[in-house]
Amino acid sequence: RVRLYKWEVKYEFKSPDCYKKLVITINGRTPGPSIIAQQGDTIVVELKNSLLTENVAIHWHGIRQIETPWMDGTEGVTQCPILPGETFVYRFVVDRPGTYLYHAHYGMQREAGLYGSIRVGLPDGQTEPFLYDYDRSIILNDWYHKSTYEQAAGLSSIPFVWVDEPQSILIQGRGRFNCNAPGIEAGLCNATSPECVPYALTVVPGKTYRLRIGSLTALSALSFEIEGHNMTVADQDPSRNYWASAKVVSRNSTTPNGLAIFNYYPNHPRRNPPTPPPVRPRWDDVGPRLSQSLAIKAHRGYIHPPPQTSDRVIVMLNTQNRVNGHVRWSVNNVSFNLPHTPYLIAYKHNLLHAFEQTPPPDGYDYANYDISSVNTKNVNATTSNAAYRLAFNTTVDIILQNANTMNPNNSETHPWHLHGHDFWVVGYGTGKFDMFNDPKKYNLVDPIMKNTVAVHPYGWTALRFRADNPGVWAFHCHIESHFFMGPLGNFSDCAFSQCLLGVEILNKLAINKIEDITRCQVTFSKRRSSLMKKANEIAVCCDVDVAFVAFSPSGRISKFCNQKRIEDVLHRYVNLPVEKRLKDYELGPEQEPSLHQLSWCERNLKHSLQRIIAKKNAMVDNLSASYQQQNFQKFLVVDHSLLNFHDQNSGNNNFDEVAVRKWPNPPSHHPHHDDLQTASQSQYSTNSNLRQLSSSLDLEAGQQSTAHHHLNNMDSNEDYYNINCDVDTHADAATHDDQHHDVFPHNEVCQINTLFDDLLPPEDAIEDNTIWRSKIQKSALWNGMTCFLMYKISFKLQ
Ligand SMILES: O=C1O[C@H]([C@@H](O)CO)C(O)=C1O
Repeated sequence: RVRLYKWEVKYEFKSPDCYKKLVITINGRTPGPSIIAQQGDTIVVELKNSLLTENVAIHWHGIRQIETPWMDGTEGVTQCPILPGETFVYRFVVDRPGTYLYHAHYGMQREAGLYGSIRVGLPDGQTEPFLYDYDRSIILNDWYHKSTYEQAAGLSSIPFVWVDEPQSILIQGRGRFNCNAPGIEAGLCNATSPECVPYALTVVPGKTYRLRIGSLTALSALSFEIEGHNMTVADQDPSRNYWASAKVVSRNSTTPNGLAIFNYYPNHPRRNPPTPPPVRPRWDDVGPRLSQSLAIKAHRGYIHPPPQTSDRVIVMLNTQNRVNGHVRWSVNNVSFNLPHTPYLIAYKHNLLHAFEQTPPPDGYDYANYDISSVNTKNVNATTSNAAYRLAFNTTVDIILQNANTMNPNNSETHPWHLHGHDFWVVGYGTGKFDMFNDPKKYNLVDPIMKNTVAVHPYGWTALRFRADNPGVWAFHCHIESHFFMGPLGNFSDCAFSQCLLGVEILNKLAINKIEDITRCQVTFSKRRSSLMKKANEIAVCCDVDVAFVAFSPSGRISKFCNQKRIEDVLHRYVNLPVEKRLKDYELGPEQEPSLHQLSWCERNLKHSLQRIIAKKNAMVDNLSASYQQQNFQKFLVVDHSLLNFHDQNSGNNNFDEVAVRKWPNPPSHHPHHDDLQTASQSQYSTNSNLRQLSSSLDLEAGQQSTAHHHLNNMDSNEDYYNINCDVDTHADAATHDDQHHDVFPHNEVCQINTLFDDLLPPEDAIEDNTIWRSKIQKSALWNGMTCFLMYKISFKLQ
């Protein structure tokens, strides 16, 4: 099923926390419309950028984009930005049920309000591992009053201006800023605006709700609670409302808690709960958060254990550094810059100069780096736009190592997000990761799979994933200002970038059976539609009859036919003689000819050669008839080794003698090259068939082949006359369905005939006692789908 969304992205004034500012909306809303789909659906989003002066790109956070890396929406990595006024169509399959998010992935636009949620349900007839009556999505966010431009300018300045703590926390796009706070410009803040009425989550007593809670904060790590409720069992007094509250942890933040109303029907959704909002946990109490991280395991019955070993381990030390006086974040002392050409485009077009080719380091100076102090050694970092290159289908471990920032006694939580993959979170720990002992404590039995994970202050997090999704994928800290980089304005070299790095998997999809059923289904449905599209194109453009039939593993048929009845085309096939039916599609050459193609080429050369020899013999017979039999000593040696001709690719020395004809009387003079040409032309003039052939050859030469055909005197000492002829042949499967013409289409036959006529010695030479020696050099050269077949036929008159 295809789910089509038409979105227009533009700036509008909104007051989500009562304070009016310009925000980015989708169809007038922030958060934008929710995408609600079922597993296997194709989502099509036609996105019109009406921002007037800003580019845009949207990332579908958590959707792996199997076989659609172009649709990941990461500007600079997988796509060029969508320019103002442009419409871009995102098209991808949601391959697994779950709760996902979408958000801008260009500059810092996410925190200007460009985000929303994606809910993917199970296919009809399948049930969840837990029961519930209703399903609700809530997005949490933090909210700044400054524009993203002002923030970006500060981050890129010397001296550095930090974005500071957000002004509000939004729950489902709504928060409350204190409009009485000092310094608020008159008219900007309106505490009675209906836009900032707290969000009310209305529930019916006694029912079970599934809450899908997503956080898209720009900076803050949040703790979310519903006052008085245990999140798995609902057993509360439904005569009152309760507070739902979100609060900042992990930073000593001044941001007030975000509040929403948990409203029991039929209470009024705006009735404040009778109790004061719950107090936040201590911001620096890392212990419970680490224990919670450690306690979360895969759901019993839905465990996909990770591979037990890995092929590569990359340790990534996260540090805050300086680069040319700018404050930046880096990984292993290298701070990441986005190149001007998106990686995926650079790879597709082989523009390898578009970014640095030396990959970033797989580790850091483990022995000497003190993660708990402001390390003077590593204060200055270098920059690079190189990507890590992961071999296809390998298992990779990444250890994220946290450290002190440039402020004493300060380390911050970083949420790391990997695009295009899920990973198993195999371990968390405090302090410095111990390469020898910590891996022994990994949970390789029932770890949870995620795409975003926290690395706690002064701690480490270990994740494992299969590099099985070819593409170039960002792996980065999800804090907007840490991620921020060049493309906004002119900040190209002074970006404040943390931890963005490309994870790039170059190899193509291996031609192996796909074991993962969902993946197999996605691959099948995508490839099937592109096959049908191609079949339709070839049928229309080339006026050929095409029938395509496939049976899925479950026996469902997919078919395509350009005729009304597929039976008619199949009938044609069934009625073919068996030997014709046996001819199968041959895979075309890629860069280099395969052994199969070479022997194919060789076989065809042999056929051509046989035809030349046969024709030559016939003509010699004809000619001999007009001479005195007793004086005429004819011998035609067919060198059969030629039929085992192997092109050694050695150029001129690869001549083989084909035939030697001895004429009774010595020639009166050696024919000159010009004579020869005139003679062969006169030959054509007496033979209308050949003239026709020759002109059709010229036509072909001009129109579709680079066939050229000339006489030249290669070696005047030897008096060998050479005729070179190149035929380029499109080795298309469609051209070799006739056994006689083999792989090469008819123009090759014309060439051979014409060549042979050129070989005829001039009239006066024939009168003489002449030995005519002829040598043929043949070679074939593959260039992509084209085979250049080259004949060099030389002869010598004595
Ligand atoms: O990148 C950051 O900069 C500030 C602070 O370190 C600057 O003094 C902060 O809290 C960050 O996360």
